[in-house]
Amino acid sequence: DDGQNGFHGEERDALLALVAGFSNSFLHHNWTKVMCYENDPPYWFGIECLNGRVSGVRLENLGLTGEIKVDSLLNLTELSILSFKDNSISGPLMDFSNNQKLIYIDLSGNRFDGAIPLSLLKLNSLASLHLQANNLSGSIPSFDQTSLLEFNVSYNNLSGPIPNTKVLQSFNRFSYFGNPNLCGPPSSSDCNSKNDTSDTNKSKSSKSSKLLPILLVVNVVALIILLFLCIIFFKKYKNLKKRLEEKHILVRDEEKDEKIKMETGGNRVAADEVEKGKLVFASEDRKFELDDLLKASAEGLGKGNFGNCYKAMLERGPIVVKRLKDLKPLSGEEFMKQVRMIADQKHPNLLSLLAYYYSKDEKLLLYKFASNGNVYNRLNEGKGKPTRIPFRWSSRLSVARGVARALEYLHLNTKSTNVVPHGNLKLSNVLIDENDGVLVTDYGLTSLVAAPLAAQRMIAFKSPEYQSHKKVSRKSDVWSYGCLLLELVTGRVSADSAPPGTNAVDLCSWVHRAVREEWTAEIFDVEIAVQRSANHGMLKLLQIAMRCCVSSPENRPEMSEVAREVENIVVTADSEDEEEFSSMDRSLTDESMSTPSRSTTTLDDRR
Ligand SMILES: Nc1ncnc2c1ncn2[C@@H]1O[C@H](COP(=O)(O)OP(=O)(O)OP(=O)(O)O)[C@@H](O)[C@H]1O
Repeated sequence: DDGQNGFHGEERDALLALVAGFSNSFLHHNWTKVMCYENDPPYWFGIECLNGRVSGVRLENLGLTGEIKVDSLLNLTELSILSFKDNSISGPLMDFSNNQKLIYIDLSGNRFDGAIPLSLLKLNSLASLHLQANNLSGSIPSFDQTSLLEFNVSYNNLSGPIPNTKVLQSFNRFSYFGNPNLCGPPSSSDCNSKNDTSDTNKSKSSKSSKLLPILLVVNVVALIILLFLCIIFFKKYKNLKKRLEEKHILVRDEEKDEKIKMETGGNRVAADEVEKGKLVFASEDRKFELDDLLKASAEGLGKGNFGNCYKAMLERGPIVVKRLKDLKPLSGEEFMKQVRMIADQKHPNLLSLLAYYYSKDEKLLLYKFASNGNVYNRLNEGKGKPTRIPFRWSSRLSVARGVARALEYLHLNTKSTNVVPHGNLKLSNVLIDENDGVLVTDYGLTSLVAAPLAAQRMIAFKSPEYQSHKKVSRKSDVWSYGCLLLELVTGRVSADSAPPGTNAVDLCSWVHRAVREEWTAEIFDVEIAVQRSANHGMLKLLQIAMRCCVSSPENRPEMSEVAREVENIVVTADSEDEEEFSSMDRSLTDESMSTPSRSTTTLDDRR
């Protein structure tokens, strides 16, 4: 142990031996010098550190091939996180007997074979074990650690009965699925059935052949009685309706609709008002009237997927009007309810809805005008021109943080509803206000748009499950967030979100390839790559982005985990960088772009 040097030599040797087994030139070049030094951020890609010790190894989706020696983890005694998920690593699993602090293990999506090692049974802090989608064989050892909360061995070649321990029985059959020779509860296959299925089938079929004629007669009689009852009921109903209509007691459906009063978050709106149109303010504070809006001069901001956006010049200052199109056929009441849900989302990094308007022919959403434009333009406009003001690392990190906080909030806040939290995250939907605050907009609109149109147009960054099933969810938001981060760190435009005529790439595949094939120098946008002191942070953000962009949704992290990790990236500045800062960029520092009132928001109170 050479801990007095600020790092642990045996751990370093163990990691170098581990990486020697993989033919990955990116890691070979990146894993040089020291991996963890005291409490500095980790120097190596995929490594997490605590007090100069290695606490995590996360090498996911890097196309790693080769074997890992069984004894390779023995010296990593402080390891709490281990993930090699979604590579092509083969050979037996490792010996975990010295890794008593392991909490999280994910080796899924590889080609590991052989038995599940018994050393895993001794890990008393283990909370999560993912071994699915490998070639593991033999029986499942009797895991009985009460710490174990997640367990998945599906899609292997495991066999025999699932041990009857409290812990293993507490997981559902999906944890065991895809192992044809595994049997007993919670799997759906019965351990005895294989031997005597033919006998039972025989006796079953002879019994059922006797019962069949009786059942048939009972069914026919029941059907005749039901038919008879229907005819009587229909005749009586017709008579009753006739008599009520004569007395004008029954109101026609259309008339009934008009009489409905709409309840919208405490605002009662009469249907005739809907007919005329009604401006409803999201907060008590009524700032202008419909007439002011109609009189105001307006300038087009752009055509979006939900309709056109205008900047309307009111006396009190500009506001943005979004004219919604291609909506679902919602009644006034339903529209108000859905929009109310959007208006109720309040977070310092969300552009809040000022007001909304509904009439038969016109549906509008009104927002505050963000005077510093959107982040897509900030990142891409004027590139290579002398007038370009560099978009520095600290500003990009602030955008990453602001968006992560907003998404985390939306995900927590919509957990109990069917509302898709965002559904259309992209850099042009991230705005910068006059105080350089980062504001996410266009959230929650999936609930208003006609489903086929939403499916065709909405999603900016198309996740694999969206492409195959047109399904948006929290996990597709995480994917979109990953793509957004990749655009921020690479300065490249993703093909999914690129306006026509832009030079775009399939960014997720490009970055994975770049990491695999060692064009590291090319990954980061030159504008930030020159900020040497920030390179660790950039690497960290790249790594987070790549975890968000893994193809299977269940393997993507939750937004709260992502937000915490982005939050933990330290902003560093050396004097050289400082000299390069332009005055405008100085104003886009972390403090100003994130949430000035963090401590007052409910989200941050929870932290
Ligand atoms: N509140 C706002 N303040 C300033 N600019 C805005 C505001 N809302 C939208 N914009 C800008 O107006 C333009 C059009 O926005 P809109 O939301 O209609 O389309 P989009 O973001 O390109 O696409 P989508 O409909 O998929 O979100 C964009 O450049 C957007 O950044």
